[in-house]
Amino acid sequence: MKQYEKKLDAHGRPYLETHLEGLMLTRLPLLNKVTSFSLEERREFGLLGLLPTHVSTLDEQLERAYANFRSFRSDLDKHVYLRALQDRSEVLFYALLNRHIEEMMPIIYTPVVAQAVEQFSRIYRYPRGLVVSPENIGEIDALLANTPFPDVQLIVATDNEGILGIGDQGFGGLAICIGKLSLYTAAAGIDPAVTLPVELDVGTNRKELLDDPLYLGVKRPRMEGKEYDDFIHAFVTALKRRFPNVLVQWEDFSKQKAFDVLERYRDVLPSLNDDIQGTGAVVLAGLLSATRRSQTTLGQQVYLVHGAGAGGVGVARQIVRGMEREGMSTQQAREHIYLIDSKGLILKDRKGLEPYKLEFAHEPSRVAGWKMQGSIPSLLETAREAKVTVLLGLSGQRAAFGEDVVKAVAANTPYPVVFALSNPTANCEAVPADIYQWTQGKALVATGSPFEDVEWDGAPHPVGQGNNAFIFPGLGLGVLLSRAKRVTDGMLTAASLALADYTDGARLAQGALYPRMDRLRAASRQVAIAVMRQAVKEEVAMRKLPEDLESLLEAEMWRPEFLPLRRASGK
Ligand SMILES: NC(=O)c1ccc[n+]([C@@H]2O[C@H](COP(=O)([O-])OP(=O)(O)OC[C@H]3O[C@@H](n4cnc5c(N)ncnc54)[C@H](O)[C@@H]3O)[C@@H](O)[C@H]2O)c1
Ligand SMILES: O=C(O)C[C@H](O)C(=O)O
Ligand SMILES: [Mn+2]
Repeated sequence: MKQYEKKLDAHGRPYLETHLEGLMLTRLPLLNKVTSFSLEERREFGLLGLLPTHVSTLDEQLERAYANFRSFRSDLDKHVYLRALQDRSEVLFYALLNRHIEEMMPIIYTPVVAQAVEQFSRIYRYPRGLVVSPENIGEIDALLANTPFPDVQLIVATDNEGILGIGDQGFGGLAICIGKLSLYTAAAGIDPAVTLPVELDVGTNRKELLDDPLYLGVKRPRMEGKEYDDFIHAFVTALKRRFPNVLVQWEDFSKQKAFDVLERYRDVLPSLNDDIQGTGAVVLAGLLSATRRSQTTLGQQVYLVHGAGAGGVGVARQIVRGMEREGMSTQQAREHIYLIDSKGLILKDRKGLEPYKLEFAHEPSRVAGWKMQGSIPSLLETAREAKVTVLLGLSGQRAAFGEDVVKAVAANTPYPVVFALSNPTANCEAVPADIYQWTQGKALVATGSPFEDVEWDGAPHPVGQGNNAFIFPGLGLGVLLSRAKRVTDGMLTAASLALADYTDGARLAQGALYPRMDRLRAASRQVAIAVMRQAVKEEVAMRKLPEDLESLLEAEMWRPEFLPLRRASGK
């Protein structure tokens, strides 16, 4: 079911061919030009009389759309407006986003996307993506034959259990997949026609949702155990049959399942877990920038990771890779990292310790002699006794980093590093203004959600956004363009290094460890180039790449522009 095809004319200029006509042409977001169909197109495609008289330029449409956007008071209304625009005209949506990325990214992505997740069953409009559920998994091949476009290259899939820091959200998690894919296109120029959000609707344990008559997901408790594993397996196997080289981003799976699904299918399909690997890569980039600022090394730091789930363990693993690059052994590097979960510091003698936490569990003898109240060190006790210099928040626990903890870290080093990475904004471990106060402006700060500049010492200090959004779009672009058959750990490290390199010194001097969000597109290009080079080096690239990767990006990245329409030549 091909509704259109992108072709090149004799001069190499792109145009679209379609067999659709009349009103239908205004109903497909990838073809709809709204009021910009030319007079010739109106004649050729049966649109005469159906559109306003004036033929708008893209700029005029953007002006109208922006004024509309600004007329909404609430962030959720703005989100609904932008999503509706996306469903009406993808070109208009992405052109608007490009122009106002700093203002609009928080609306379509973190933090406002969290409200969209929670309200999903109330704000639902049009279908987007694929819904796989216990009711249709038996017909998975038929489902995959129904994708809106035949050439699916990139999927973001969620089972909705660990959405940001707001947990099990049932069907609403689909909003996250849509938001992530919007960034793939906005930041890395991936053609929206090759992307597909996937809702793995495996139930929810959230009672309010099960009791809500308007809830749109399957009304049953979450699948667990073998039933869950079989469901995911049926999905991946069918996917592999139909789209053998599709890149899959697993998003917001909870803890053990996140690790299991990633490991089980890493070698089956090119795939990544964004929360484990994307987060690891973005945090390592920020830490590299922090060490550049403090003129130290990664190996001179002591790390405390608060939260030992997908994000926390992913971050710890990637920091180890960073220290290995400095010449340390894996074991030496792990000695520098302390992981804390809801039960306190992770020690090897804990009963029922989850397998994915084991690699960072310390011997109990390590805390012998520590000053502490109970038998397991708390966050504050660990910060003090282990002489922590880098504090990383991935627990989803609002205000988990109090003044005492942050001051304890600042007592250990002239350059305390504090990353409050939990999303959305309300789940942040500590707000930047407080961290500046408590450390007298010494701290190097980053947050997962966007924050305003902090006024300190009479000057504004921008706060870098340590969000995996700086990694996954470029990583995905690099994987797709090199046709990599696997997403390797080396590619993630290459992505970290490229992002750190891209972070400019002037901004770093003001305290920001990540680029401004309006540089997201340029930063993603550098990440993509580094990933492609690494894919070649590790011999996982299935495509022979040219020397000049900049030109390759120039040629292959999708841009939001209205292309001329022509009638499909074949049937
Ligand atoms: N900035 C980013 O790019 C980014 C990326 C991934 C995750 N995150 C954030 O990290 C948070 C966790 O996400 P996740 O995917 O790792 O979730 P997860 O469910 O896999 O893990 C959460 C971890 O936090 C621990 N925890 C819960 N309560 C705690 C407490 N009181 N004290 C200490 N630890 C506690 C849990 O034991 C678990 O180990 C979320 O808020 C998410 O938004 C941010
Ligand atoms: O979605 C985000 O903003 C980042 C991350 O994937 C998260 O789960 O918090
Ligand atoms: Mn996530």
